[in-house]
Amino acid sequence: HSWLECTNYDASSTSNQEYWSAAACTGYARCGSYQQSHGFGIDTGFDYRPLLHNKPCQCSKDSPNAYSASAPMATYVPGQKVCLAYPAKNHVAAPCTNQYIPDTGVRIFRTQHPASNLTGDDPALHSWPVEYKHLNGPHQNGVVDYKGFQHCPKFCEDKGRALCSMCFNLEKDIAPGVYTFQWEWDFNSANDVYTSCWEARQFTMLTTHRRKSVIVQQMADIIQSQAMPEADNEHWWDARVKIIQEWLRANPLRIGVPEDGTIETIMQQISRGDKYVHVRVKAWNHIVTELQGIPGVCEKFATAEASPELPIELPPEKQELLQIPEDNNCDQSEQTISPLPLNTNEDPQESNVQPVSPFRGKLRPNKAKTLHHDSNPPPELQLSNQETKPKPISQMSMMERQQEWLRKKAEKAAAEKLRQQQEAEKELTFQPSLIKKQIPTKPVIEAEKAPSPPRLTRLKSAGRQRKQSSNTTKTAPATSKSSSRSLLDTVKAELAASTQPSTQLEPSSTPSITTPIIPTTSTTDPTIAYVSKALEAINNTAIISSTTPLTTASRKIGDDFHYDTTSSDTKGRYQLQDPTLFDLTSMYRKKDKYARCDGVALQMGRREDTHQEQLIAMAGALRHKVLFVLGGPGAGKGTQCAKIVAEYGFVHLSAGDLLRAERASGSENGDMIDRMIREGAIVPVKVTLDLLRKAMVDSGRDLFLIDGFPRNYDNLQGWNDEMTDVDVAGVLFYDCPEDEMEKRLLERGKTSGRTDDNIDAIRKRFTTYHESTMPIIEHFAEQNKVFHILAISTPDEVFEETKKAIEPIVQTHLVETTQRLLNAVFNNDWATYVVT
Ligand SMILES: Nc1ncnc2c1ncn2[C@@H]1O[C@H](COP(=O)(O)OP(=O)(O)O)[C@@H](O)[C@H]1O
Ligand SMILES: Nc1ccn([C@@H]2O[C@H](COP(=O)(O)OP(=O)(O)O)[C@@H](O)[C@H]2O)c(=O)n1
Repeated sequence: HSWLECTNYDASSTSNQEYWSAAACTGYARCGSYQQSHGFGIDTGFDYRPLLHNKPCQCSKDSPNAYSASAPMATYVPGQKVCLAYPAKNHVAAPCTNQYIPDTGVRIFRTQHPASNLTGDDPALHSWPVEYKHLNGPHQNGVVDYKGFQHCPKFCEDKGRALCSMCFNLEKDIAPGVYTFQWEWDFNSANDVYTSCWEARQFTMLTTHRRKSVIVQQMADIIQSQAMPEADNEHWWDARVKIIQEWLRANPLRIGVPEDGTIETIMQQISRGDKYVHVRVKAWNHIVTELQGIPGVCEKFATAEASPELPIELPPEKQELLQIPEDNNCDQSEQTISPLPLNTNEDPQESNVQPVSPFRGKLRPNKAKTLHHDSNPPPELQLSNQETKPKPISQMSMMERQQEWLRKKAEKAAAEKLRQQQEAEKELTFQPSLIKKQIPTKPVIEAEKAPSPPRLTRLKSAGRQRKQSSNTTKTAPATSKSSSRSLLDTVKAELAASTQPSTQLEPSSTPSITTPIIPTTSTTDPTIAYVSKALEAINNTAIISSTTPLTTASRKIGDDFHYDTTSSDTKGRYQLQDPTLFDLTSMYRKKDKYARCDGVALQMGRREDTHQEQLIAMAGALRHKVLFVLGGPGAGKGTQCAKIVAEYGFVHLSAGDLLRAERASGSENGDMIDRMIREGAIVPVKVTLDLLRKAMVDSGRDLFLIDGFPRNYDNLQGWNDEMTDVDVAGVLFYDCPEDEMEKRLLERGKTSGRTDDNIDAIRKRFTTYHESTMPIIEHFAEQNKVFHILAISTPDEVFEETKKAIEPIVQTHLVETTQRLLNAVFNNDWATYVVT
């Protein structure tokens, strides 16, 4: 009989509706892997009659075979038209059969709430709480109408394996999470039931900039709402949590939110409240305390225009719980808000606890102080309060509020530092026998006696030989620099040796040279001490927050080190020292033309050395790093990528360009690619990924912009399976309204010669974008990897925003590579080197 073969089928094109396309299927029924590997419509025993087995579904959701990489779980977007695909298995009334083929009806069900984990029983037959109406309309017995189950347009071409499909509309406000669905086909009668069950993960659409003002307003409202939940009303918690989650998703960069554990505390309190109903009021009070006073809650990230015409998207029964006060200006929150009254029958252990976060005074003692808003401040604060009489926040200007916020932040940082110091001291008291390790000095003598065994696994620059160290030692060094000079000579000697034929490079020849040297500032060797200090400074800056604004071109790292984006045409340079003091002069980002590698160069040498002699070594990134570039068609991805390449030197790989080139090359996939592009559909990942991988390898570089990929779940899955050796630094998401994109594409169509820049194909591409690409962006947003960039202003203005996202990535890359090179210097680990 029949079964669901696909639970998320792209039926937007006629060809996909008529013939099965594996590429159009991005979700499978439970335990569908075996069936999928045999092919659409092949009998493998996948049809299932629940009434014969007393179980609503053939396999359980916690079965190890429930989903696999080749037959993954579906992912839906709220409001999506979900299409299901199944084989006809001869059961269609048609001219090639007869009009009386039975079909009593199809029903589609789902569970009420998202599953907290994928275990447990399914609802019994006919007791599923939510039912959907499919869109095929009911089949009428005795009529050849291809309706209901029988929507199988090419049935007569292959009665057994012809493709049938049916769609239904998901609710627009379905909450995120994984739900279970059931497809029930009643064949001869209501007692002749076939079922297929499946799970689908439910994404929320990433909120666009227009919605942000709404979310901000909702946040302000719920923070200020003092409405007491009725004891039996379970919606008040869900409604609030939903808004907070939406707010977090809409602000993936956490703009305006301090990085002091605020988000972690909020998340902890949400899961606490989710778990224990009786502590919800208390958990809510903690959350409110965390949120109060964060400028981002109210204004920071909602720079977009207010859109009062948009409704607050809460059902009426939930809205009443939010009782918005008359004057709902969020900026007054610190003065006016009092948390919800506590329920006396709550968590008994906590009933007398003040409504501040449980982490206050423990993990983050500073925060309790800065956010304290009781009417009676603690005694130690009273005096200063009286003295300074701070202006209420509501009366402050924007600048003043910012300053106030910064002041509080600084206060918190100072308190945290103090706490850490105290903790460190405490640790020392408990470990009195801790002895500082004696650091060996650099094994110069050994190195000179026996040249290094350079394990040069990486590329050597072609056609270049370094001069022998004798060339570089001819000028007599000043006495005060002798040790650093020895180090330099050693390094140079080792590198010179490393360029000798490999027969001389027995790995066992000088094991002592690989002895790690632990960075320390206590050493007497000035170079080592210096590099150690550099490492320390760089270590302290290695994690550069993506939200850190880069307002100045030059950034200070520690006291002595600078990162300067403008100092050379290579874009980044660590000025490690005053070159008059040491031989080690600088490290900077460099493209090695011969080795075809991006990396960091270590410049070491006497000033009398030639530049080439000074350039001792270069380390490239160990792993490739990519930035995905996504957005609707015509959002300006290609335009921005060109600017990024010009400014920062990434390699730009456009999936669309690669596919078009492949089509033009006369490859065997050419026709298929052509069809997909005209239809605005997504080419199967294998084809695209092969092209991307080849282009990456051919480029020989390590920082990539991958434009227009991953565009659907199939793309993402393929990437995750195949490209485990590549790091994804983030996603640049260009967000542009559809009417603007349409206008741009029609304009581009006048000259682009593209077969898909016409109105029909553009509309199809929009559909694909909304249905298939947005969930991917949402997926990355949940991992906090999305840089949300509004793409409506001029290309140059959009680029200014782009820079803010790119600079920290470039900077981090530079820091990491520099760090690796410095570590390699300490450890004599030549394997990481590319000799220039
Ligand atoms: N910010 C912008 N404002 C106006 N037009 C733009 C902007 N960015 C790009 N364009 C134009 O819109 C069209 C589509 O841009 P393109 O970069 O090709 O988009 P995508 O790669 O996202 O499809 C091009 O003709 C481009 O010149
Ligand atoms: N990962 C990708 C990217 C593009 N494509 C195809 O290439 C077409 C053009 O993509 P593109 O990125 O060049 O153009 P825009 O639609 O972004 O303007 C898409 O509509 C798809 O048909 C694909 O199949 N898979």
